[in-house]
Amino acid sequence: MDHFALRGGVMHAEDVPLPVIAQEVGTPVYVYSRATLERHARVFRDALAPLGDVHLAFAVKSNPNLAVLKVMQREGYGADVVSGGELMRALAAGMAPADIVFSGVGKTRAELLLGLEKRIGQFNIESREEGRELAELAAEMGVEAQATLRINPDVDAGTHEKISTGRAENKFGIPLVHAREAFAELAGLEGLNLRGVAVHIGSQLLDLSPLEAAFEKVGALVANLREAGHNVTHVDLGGGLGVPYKAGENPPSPAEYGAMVARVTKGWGVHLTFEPGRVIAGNAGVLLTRVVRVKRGGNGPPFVIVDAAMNDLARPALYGAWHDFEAVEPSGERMTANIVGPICETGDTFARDRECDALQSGELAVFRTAGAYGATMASSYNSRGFVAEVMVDGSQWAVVADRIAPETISDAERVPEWLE
Ligand SMILES: Cc1ncc(COP(=O)(O)O)c(C=O)c1O
Ligand SMILES: N[C@@H](CCCC[NH3+])C(=O)O
Repeated sequence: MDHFALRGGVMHAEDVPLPVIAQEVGTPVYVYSRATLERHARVFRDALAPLGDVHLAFAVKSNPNLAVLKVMQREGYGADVVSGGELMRALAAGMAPADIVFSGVGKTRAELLLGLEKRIGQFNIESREEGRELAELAAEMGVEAQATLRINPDVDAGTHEKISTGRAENKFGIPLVHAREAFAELAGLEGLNLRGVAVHIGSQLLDLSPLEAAFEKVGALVANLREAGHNVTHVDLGGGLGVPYKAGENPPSPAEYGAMVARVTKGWGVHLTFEPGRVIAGNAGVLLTRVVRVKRGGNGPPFVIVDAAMNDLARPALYGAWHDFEAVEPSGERMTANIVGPICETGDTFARDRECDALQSGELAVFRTAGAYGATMASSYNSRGFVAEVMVDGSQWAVVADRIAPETISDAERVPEWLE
């Protein structure tokens, strides 16, 4: 069921007509559906039910809004965080420290300390150097850090190269060939309880086979480590499951993913963690925007210039990503257009030669599948500020992030006296 659908010719988010939100909050604005988030959280959990008791850690980077995190917390999810900022957000949303996993290749000393002070449940260590530093800090504090070693399985995830993380040349994890040696060293350090292995090969995967290949390598490593006398009790299988951005894209369902994981991990005898992000949040949000004007007379199709831009939704500019673009009150007529934002960069193009609903100046439209890696990747480029975020729940809705005006950002800047 789509919680962003036409009713009486007007697109709604659940029971709320989008023009009402545009009228009261202005545009551009991200709109999230609580019901969609909850449904995805449950579908993913149910898909893994055959695996027994697993730990679900929502990838905060995909959508760190506090209201979104609260929904996930109420659904029994913990958090996968990659910075001190995300860690504090997870705690602010009421997630238990024990349910927080700290990933990331460049955790600073201060971030490691923060994780230790908060007694988070798991550090996913990405290098020997990081492991040594964490062990030293923990030993100084007289505590023991719970940790896994993130390995790099050298598997091509078959996704966009900028979001692929499991090939040998990527910066993430410890190469599989060095994993045994690294594990042996770190497992012997005071301050560290190295209890398992983690893997994450990339995002927006549309095929299960690279995941399966990576998990099989993890399984072999677990067996190896046990043969070498290590006690391996935890494995973190990361996130990465793709979502459909356009018609005809058919990512594996959570159920297919769950069945594959159950098959591959059979007999491992470990506690499993998962770090889903996009599959939960992606289709739970749209970016609502208004057409500034339609510019005609060039060589190609008209430019539909919307008030959202690459600073608000970076994915098309960064990865050439596709987001469906639909009128909020479609007339039934269609057009072919270049859909662009107002930023002074040709890269500020959401779609070229796109067949879409016919739109005119002042009309509303949405970019779909903007709930993950949308608002969170915004910048204030061209001094455009940050857009607001709204969450809808049935017929009620609330602003869950205020619009940040350009003036608020420049308030944090100053001209030094010697320049006055
Ligand atoms: C370590 C880690 N875990 C989880 C995720 C979440 O991935 P996704 O949003 O593709 O599920 C990412 C991002 O790719 C990640 O880097
Ligand atoms: N930002 C990326 C996903 C990155 C995943 C990071 N682990 C995207 O929008 O697709």
